[in-house]
Amino acid sequence: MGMGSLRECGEGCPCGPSCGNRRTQRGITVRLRVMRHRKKGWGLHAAEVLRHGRFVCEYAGELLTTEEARKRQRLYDELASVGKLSPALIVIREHLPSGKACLRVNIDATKVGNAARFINHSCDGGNLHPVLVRSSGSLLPRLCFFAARDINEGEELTFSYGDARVRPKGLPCFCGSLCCSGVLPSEET
Ligand SMILES: C[S@@+](CC[C@H](N)C(=O)[O-])C[C@H]1O[C@@H](n2cnc3c(N)ncnc32)[C@H](O)[C@@H]1O
Repeated sequence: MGMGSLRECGEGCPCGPSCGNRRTQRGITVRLRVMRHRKKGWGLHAAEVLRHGRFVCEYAGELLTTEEARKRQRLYDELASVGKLSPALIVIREHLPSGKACLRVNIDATKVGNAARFINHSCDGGNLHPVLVRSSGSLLPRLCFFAARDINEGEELTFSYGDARVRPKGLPCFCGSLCCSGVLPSEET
């Protein structure tokens, strides 16, 4: 499944915080649990049933310039290749309607972030739908996750890093899905 997009009300609107079109602006309101996996490190799980379409969480982190993102990626690649770090730098590319330009957003949750930084990759697309949310009056979109189907209590939450690429390159994938490609998605930046 590809990346979705959504428009919400925001600072540029006359409505207030209780407006119904600000679903992703109230923080995490679902129960989540972080659990240790043998091969994937930490993972995020639902601690209650999550109905299809429910807002789960935003991917919070430091917003980086592309230059800084490249610099950090090089460092993270080195540390990850010797098992010293589990990087959580996400690069989102959005092709603009003209087809000629592309907006790139770099979010690094390696040091600063929220529970979303524990979401692991699944080659089958996982059970979360990544959506770029724009709120009126703010320049940059935010990456938010919604339940892509009904999710049971205890299930691990995953999405495909192929839609929002997470480094580093060539790390083995242990998602366990039938269509697993064997390697985590990565890209040259
Ligand atoms: C956004 S973090 C997810 C949380 C991470 N497991 C941790 O312990 O901090 C991304 C990192 O998790 C690991 N990871 C995510 N999905 C994986 C998978 N399917 N198989 C193996 N490792 C995975 C990789 O080290 C990747 O760089």
